[in-house]
Amino acid sequence: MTLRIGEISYTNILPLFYFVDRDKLKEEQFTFIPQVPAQLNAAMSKAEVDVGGISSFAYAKNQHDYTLLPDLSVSSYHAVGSLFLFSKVPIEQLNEKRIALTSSSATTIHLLKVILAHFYQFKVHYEVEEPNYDKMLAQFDACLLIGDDAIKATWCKEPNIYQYDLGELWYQFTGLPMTFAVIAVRNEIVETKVKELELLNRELLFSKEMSIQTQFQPMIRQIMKDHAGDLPFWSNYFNGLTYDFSEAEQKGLLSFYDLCYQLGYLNEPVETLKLWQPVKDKLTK
Ligand SMILES: C=C(O[C@@H]1C=C(C(=O)O)C=C[C@H]1O)C(=O)O
Repeated sequence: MTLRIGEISYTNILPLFYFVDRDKLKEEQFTFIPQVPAQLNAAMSKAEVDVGGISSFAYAKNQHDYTLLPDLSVSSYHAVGSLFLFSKVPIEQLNEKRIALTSSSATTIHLLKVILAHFYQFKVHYEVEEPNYDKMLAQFDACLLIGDDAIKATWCKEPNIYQYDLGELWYQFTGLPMTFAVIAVRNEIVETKVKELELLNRELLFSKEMSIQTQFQPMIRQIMKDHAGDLPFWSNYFNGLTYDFSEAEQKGLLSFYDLCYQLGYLNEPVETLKLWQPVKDKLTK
């Protein structure tokens, strides 16, 4: 058995991977490929990765080639805490301004474009840049960062910089949750690696359940060794995210896709989400 698994190298997705039995999966010749979302999106489309966390926007662009694991995502119903627009002026004054977008994102950069074009009716000049808060703000009016880059930037917060959480903005305008990452599988893998996929799906679901059951505590203790931030900060962060992909999250995501299509960010509409159907009787760990 072999399977190449893309693992987003940000803290936000850790609950889906922390309790995975890596030794068992490595014995089965499964490999883990840790990269930022934009790199994983590209690796997946080049068939260098079989299955893994990718930007939800990347699924829309490859909807005919990918299938989604049905109960897993990185979503939020309000503020996320790791997706921020940092701006020198209030958001209401960003019309015709210049914004730097992090090169590691696909979903959130389009979410910002949707919010500013559709809800504010602004025309903005965007450029994609390496995620570097100081460099970006030295050259642009505002910058968008995601993941651990965004978290770190909030820790060195400057008083004169306005800060907007993209999850919160989306919720304010739509009343819907937003899904940032999905777990996608290349369609040929669905056909050819049934057992491998079932094993991985079980492990990811197990990790999600254990993370929730333990209230993220063992995982947070580990994170605190590698990053700054205290227990209340990380508890609040993980409790603000949801790892399900139920009807509500799917509805939010389809609305986002619809706006992306209307605004020309997607060439084709996404009418339905193609969800993988595991073999039910094998779903016990
Ligand atoms: C919640 C987050 O979602 C991430 C945002 C992504 C994107 O913008 O493309 C992709 C994967 C997610 O891990 C985050 O980075 O903070």
